[in-house]
Amino acid sequence: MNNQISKLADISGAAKRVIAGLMSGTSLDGLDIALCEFSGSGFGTRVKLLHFITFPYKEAYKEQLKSISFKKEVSLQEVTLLNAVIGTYSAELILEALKKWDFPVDAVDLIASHGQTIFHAPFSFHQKISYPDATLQIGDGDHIAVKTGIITLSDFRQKHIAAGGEGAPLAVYGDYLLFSSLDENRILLNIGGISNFTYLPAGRHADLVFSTDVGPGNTMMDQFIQLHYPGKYYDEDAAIAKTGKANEALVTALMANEFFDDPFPRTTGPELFNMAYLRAAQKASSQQALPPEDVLASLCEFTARSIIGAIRNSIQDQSFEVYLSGGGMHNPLLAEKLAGGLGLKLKDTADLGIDPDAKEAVLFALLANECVAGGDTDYGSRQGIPSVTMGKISLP
Ligand SMILES: Nc1ncnc2c1ncn2[C@@H]1O[C@H](COP(=O)(O)OP(=O)(O)OP(=O)(O)O)[C@@H](O)[C@H]1O
Ligand SMILES: CC(=O)N[C@H]1[C@@H]2OC[C@@H](O2)[C@@H](O)[C@@H]1O[C@H](C)C(=O)O
Repeated sequence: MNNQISKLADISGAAKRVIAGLMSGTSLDGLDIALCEFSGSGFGTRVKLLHFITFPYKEAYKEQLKSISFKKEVSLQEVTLLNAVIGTYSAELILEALKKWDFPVDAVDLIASHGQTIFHAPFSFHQKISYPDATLQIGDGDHIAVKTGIITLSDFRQKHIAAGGEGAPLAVYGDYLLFSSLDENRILLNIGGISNFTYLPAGRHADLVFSTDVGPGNTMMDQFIQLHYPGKYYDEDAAIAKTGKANEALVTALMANEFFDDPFPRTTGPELFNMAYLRAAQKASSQQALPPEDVLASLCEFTARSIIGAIRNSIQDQSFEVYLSGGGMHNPLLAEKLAGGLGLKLKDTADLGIDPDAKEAVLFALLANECVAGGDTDYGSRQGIPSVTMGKISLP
């Protein structure tokens, strides 16, 4: 037997596995690395977050990523080069993190790397008859495996599409296994570049669980800041938005898109929610001359309103708790609007034992754990949650 295959079999059969989960999302702001210790699989999964770090990307790297992300036309040469660069850079950052934590490289069993989404094109977005849902993440896993010497799982989203999903949100698998409760209805709301939530009704009934993207999280606020406030990447603590006033006509125009009428589950990205989308809404509402702080306050209101509407429409006449994660939970204006609109005191995933900033990286580590050592959970018959394991395996 190939040594690496036999090592993989040993990892699969071991009582515990150390898995490094890597996530870099649509905000293009940095790489999250969550070093996790797993035992068991399925509902028997136990995870301990050993270490967590975010490596913020340097300005030049962000610009390189931006140049090929979420646009219909980009340089194919740059995409090809960055596929290798992102893989290599991810490997370097893992090694740097392990060194910082004084954690031996050979004590890590697996790496689970999400890669960088550069284009997400569900049918609802591309509308090309006879073409499937499609998505593309780059940052090749072979580069990570060879440069770290650690077996690497990557490119998780393709199999989800092959099995009938849209390639996202994949958080539902880990949310269901780790956070579903027998007696509390839960919403796990992640506010990254894009916001998405998983509904976990009490009782763990697989057929009732679902997960969906909602619309923009931070992405439009971030893009607006980067365009109008040189040197800033996001509106820290909503300092600018707080000085503005949301414009009702603009918010109404922003909400007027058929995406918001599509049934759940639905997925999206900055391919739709971008500055062209804002310009169109400003034109439709004749609000092209608003001061920037009012536009920002309107974008914050838009994000809040789309999240509140989506949650209210899908969960009626039931009490539930909301557990936040993702960078948007640190935006105090957004958090205040959400709590007010939902009439709830919002919790976060720390209340369930997982650092909310690390949650997505932990969930990709969990997908690798399921691929290697689990795989027998029935996720029910809801569209968008095929009962498959995901991740392509790269041997060093
Ligand atoms: N203190 C803060 N004040 C306001 N906004 C904040 C703060 N901290 C983080 N954010 C927002 O969170 C964003 C980063 O969020 P996160 O890292 O969860 O996104 P992501 O993982 O890239 O997104 P996605 O889940 O869509 O892929 C920042 O770009 C910023 O908009
Ligand atoms: C295609 C893609 O990368 N989608 C991301 C993005 O960021 C948030 C939202 O849109 C979500 O659908 C997904 O990520 C999370 C981790 C998921 O799959 O659950």
